Amino acid sequence: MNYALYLPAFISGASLELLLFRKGEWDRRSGIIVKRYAILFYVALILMFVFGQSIRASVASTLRLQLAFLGGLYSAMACYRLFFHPLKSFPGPFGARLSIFWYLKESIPDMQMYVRLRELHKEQGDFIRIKPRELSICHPDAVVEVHGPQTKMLKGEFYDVNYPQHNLQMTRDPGYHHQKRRYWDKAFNTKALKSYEPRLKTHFTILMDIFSKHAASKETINASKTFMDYSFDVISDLTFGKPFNMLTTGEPHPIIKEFIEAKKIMGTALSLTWLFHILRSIPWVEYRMNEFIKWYKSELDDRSKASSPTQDFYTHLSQSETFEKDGPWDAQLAIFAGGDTVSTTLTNICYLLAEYPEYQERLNEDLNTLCRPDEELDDQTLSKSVLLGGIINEALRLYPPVPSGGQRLTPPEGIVIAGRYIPGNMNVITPAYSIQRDVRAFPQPDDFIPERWYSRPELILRKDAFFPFSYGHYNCAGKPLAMMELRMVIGMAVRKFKISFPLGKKRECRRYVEEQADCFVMHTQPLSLMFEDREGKRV
Ligand code: HEM
Repeated sequence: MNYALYLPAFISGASLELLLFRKGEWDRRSGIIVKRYAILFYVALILMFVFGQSIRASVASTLRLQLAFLGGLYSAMACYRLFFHPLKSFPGPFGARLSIFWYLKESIPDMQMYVRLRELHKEQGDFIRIKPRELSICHPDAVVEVHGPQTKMLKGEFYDVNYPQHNLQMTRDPGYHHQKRRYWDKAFNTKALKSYEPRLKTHFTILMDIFSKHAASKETINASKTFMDYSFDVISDLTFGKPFNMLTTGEPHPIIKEFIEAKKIMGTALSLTWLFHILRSIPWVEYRMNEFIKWYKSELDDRSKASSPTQDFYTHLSQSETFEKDGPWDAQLAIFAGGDTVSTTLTNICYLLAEYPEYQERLNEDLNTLCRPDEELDDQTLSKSVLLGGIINEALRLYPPVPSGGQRLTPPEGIVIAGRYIPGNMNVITPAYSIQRDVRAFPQPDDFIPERWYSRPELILRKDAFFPFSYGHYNCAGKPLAMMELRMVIGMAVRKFKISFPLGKKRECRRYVEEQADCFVMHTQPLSLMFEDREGKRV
């Protein structure tokens, strides 16, 4: 092997980085890049062999050549990222400036980067380079400036995960998003919510019956699992016109089981979108993903044939011009955006109510003044309870179910955020967990103080720093439904039961909040709670 080939290989690698990969976005093409690179490897190997080397020598030479090529590529990449990158003047750990693997290393195995990020911001300031091309901005001003209706920011590469398919959330084209969002907004307006009420009541009743049974037998209940069963039943009922029946059977639906099992792996891959695209291009993974989508499609087909269906999401979303193409992808979005987030929040609220039982008593009294104990609660009445609103908001502030928030891309000309210029075509995140616990927005940021939302306004300095449902054009479409469910379930539960930690298990239960794992949405551990019937009734 002529050693003179190594230098051109090194230079080719470096040139590829400097002339091509340095600019633009490559993540969604990573699968194809890896495949083409593998082809090149074999072509080089065959050529060596054809030009007279033995198999062994050909493999060794090809490997050395690849090493020289990759050496050039990564040396150029490292030099550029450390010394010439537009984000070079922003602080951040050395590893984060160099490679996205730093973020991965910090995230695994506990997926608590969102907690560490808050500490990093306290140490290094409001702007931190957390990936070679990504900044985390922890400043109350950033929420409106990055997400508000006037912003010039677009969705970042993260939102290409379904590419070339789209759903409402995973599309980067603002026009396409707007076209779709109109129908989603109709599915969550006041009239639509009213029409969903009878369906929801069925699930509330089953849930309260389960709590009653546990109260009667004085057994603990795994609150996170029960709320998960409940919220996936609700969301499947509204998406397909029939529930998964997880509450009644106690068994997860196969599609949910697989989702929960894969959640941490998917969460990890999602923090490295190019890895996600490489994984997606593996034929088995591609096959599994297609099978999922086929399942969603067949469920929607069944729903479309239902003879006298009551209103549900399908009623509204099927009117959209994009439904034919995107229907199964949007149904998948509804299931996962609407199931997990609600169940985590319900569990978080019950955790906080067990930790601060005085709020249960006050809330029960408050609800009794709004509605006679023998009267059925409805959402309109519950909306009047400022205490209930305060408890829900405070739970969403301390434990936002989407703790790191969505990635946004700066416009080509750059943009000023929180008083600092950010160069164009850079990714930015506004971590909800850190911002919502920022003392500049919420004094006593780590304390659970529901009163700050109604009687102690001095404890909210920046209301715009509260954005658990995100903000602006891409905010949560399902917020009205989510808030209604939270009010109804918590209102009904507190009126009927006293919620507590099992005797002597308070410390153990703390692990539930301490170990929440960020997989874009949260992955939570079991939480054992006791539900005691307020009237001591045996059911
Ligand atoms: C407590 C409950 C919930 C919380 C905290 C929450 C939070 C969020 C957040 C932060 C986003 C923005 C994500 C991003 O920037 O990419 C979002 C988007 C979305 N959520 Fe929720 N969500 C909740 C419940 C629901 C429910 C019940 C549904 C019903 C299906 C839903 C449907 C959606 C949809 C469709 C989007 C995408 C909106 C768009 O891109 O235009 N969410 N949610």
